[in-house]
Amino acid sequence: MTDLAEEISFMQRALTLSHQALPACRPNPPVGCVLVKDGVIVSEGFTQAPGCHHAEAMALAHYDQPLDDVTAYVTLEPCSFVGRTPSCAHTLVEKGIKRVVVATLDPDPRNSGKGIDVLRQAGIAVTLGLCEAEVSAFISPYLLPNNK
Ligand SMILES: Nc1c(N[C@@H]2O[C@H](COP(=O)(O)O)[C@@H](O)[C@H]2O)[nH]c(=O)[nH]c1=O
Repeated sequence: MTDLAEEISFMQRALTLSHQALPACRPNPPVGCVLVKDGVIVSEGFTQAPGCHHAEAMALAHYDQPLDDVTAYVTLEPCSFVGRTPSCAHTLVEKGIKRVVVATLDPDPRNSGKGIDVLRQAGIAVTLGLCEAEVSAFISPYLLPNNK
């Protein structure tokens, strides 16, 4: 079992990665993601330019092993909808991720809790709110309705 200090360090790495998304990701919010297996980060991603990989998709693209023992730490709720890119929540389900840890919800009305629902309804363990204050302080200006 991963202890809390380790979990926080993984989310903080995802937050650090999310800084690299700017400015190319705009107007999308800057998101970071790490994949962890057996207590070790095995892949990383951050939001690319609009129409290109979201953070989760980038991390998944760089890891071609089974995901049944992998936890994803992602700074923003995975998207439940198909926009300019496929749905990250559905992709995580299809690829068989074991667990997803999310820092903060996505207020985009197309998402707004639906990404969490997609994961939970598929039987995936979801932890919501890890490092929420720290992540929100960075990402909030880029989320709807603050995102101009
Ligand atoms: N950047 C980002 C997300 N951003 C969400 O996706 C929306 C844009 O979707 P799209 O048009 O497909 O690029 C954006 O308004 C926000 O709700 N979601 C994620 O799972 N991961 C990411 O890295």
